[in-house]
Amino acid sequence: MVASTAGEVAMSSEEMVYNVVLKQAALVNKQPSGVTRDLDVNPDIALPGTLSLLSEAYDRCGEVCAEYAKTFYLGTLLMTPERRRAIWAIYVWCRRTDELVDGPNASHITPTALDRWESRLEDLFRGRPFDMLDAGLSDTVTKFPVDIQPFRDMIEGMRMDLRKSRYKNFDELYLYCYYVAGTVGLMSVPVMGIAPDSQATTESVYNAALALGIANQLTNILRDVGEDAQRGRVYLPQDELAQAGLSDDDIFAGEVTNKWRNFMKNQIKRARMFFDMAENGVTELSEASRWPVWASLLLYRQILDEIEANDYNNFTKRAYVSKAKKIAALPIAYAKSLLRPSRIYTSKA
Ligand SMILES: CC(C)=CCC/C(C)=C/CC/C(C)=C/CC/C(C)=C/[C@@H]1[C@@H](COP(=O)(O)OP(=O)(O)O)[C@]1(C)CC/C=C(\C)CC/C=C(\C)CCC=C(C)C
Ligand SMILES: Nc1ncnc2c1ncn2[C@@H]1O[C@H](COP(=O)(O)OP(=O)(O)OP(=O)(O)O)[C@@H](O)[C@H]1O
Ligand SMILES: [Mn+2]
Repeated sequence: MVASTAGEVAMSSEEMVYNVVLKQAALVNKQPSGVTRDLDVNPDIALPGTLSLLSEAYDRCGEVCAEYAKTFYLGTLLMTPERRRAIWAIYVWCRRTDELVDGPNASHITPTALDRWESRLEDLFRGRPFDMLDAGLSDTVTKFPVDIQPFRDMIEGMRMDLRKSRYKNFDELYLYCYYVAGTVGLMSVPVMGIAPDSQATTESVYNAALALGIANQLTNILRDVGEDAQRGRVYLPQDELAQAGLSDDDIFAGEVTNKWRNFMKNQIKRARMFFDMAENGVTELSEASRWPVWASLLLYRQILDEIEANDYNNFTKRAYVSKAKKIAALPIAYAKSLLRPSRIYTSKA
């Protein structure tokens, strides 16, 4: 809790987001079939003609996913067919949401357009999808205990991107990272499922999923400092920049100084802490979901190593994980995915 100048006690972003995590975990725990401990997928309702349309919708989601993120697409191929296509549908919705503010038409996007996107979201959750790609997600949310809240929150993140280009402190940045990336973790867990033999609490798994989203987004921000500055955006916490003796002008100048290197070292350290927090949760996921998530974690975390290898020049050099390194990470991810969920051992006195 943070006491404001007016005397009232305000909640920190971390506390606010934790409340969302608790709510999401409780909603999933309430499911009658105990779905998080391995999923019973609701069967398709067999209406002639509908099934082939639906599988076409999912195929389209798979194609979009393969086009935008090849390695990730490969990872999903290891999941069960129902989970794989559900993750594709979620991916496509997230990608389309991000494209609204980041894509080629971004300069025409208004808060009203985001409101319309949100009503489309409400409609697809009510079983009235607007187009084929929405139809995939509309089906997914009837089969898995996916809640609308993280989707709404991602749109809120896009609204934030429209109205804000500076972040006063890490608390503000944390909230942004939750909206645009932590939400992805909360959307994905109900599909990926928690291993039936996991003894972890549902909220601890959701917390780890949230941490992976935050870690990915912090890494994305550190990788794209130069690119974002060209669009007039600085996602780095202003108070931490000032403490390091830096300002926006240093970022626009783009010179790698010792002050910048030291600042970056601390930012990288924090992103790694979030990856560490996520690690314990991956082991608790259902078996076939662990490999793609480990792959994603190891690959994205390596971007931080590449920033270091570039001597912290994230102004003009894009940190990039080579194909060879990506391929090398996959068997490591596989080996890690063989680790079984944690057991609670009772020690004998
Ligand atoms: C298996 C797996 C990784 C599943 C998640 C798949 C999924 C639904 C991804 C959606 C990603 C997306 C398009 C989000 C929109 C907002 C956005 C662009 C966020 C940034 C992603 C990076 O994308 P990219 O490198 O292409 O960035 P550019 O647009 O090019 O700048 C983010 C950095 C965030 C992505 C966040 C995740 C993938 C969350 C991962 C967490 C989980 C899957 C939970 C795992 C569970 C446990 C228990 C650890
Ligand atoms: N193996 C993977 N499993 C799960 N997620 C992944 C995997 N690889 C990448 N991702 C995720 O997919 C998104 C896109 O990744 P990235 O930008 O590296 O493109 P890519 O398509 O994987 O690369 P390439 O096209 O060179 O194979 C990121 O959000 C990243 O976290
Ligand atoms: Mn983006």
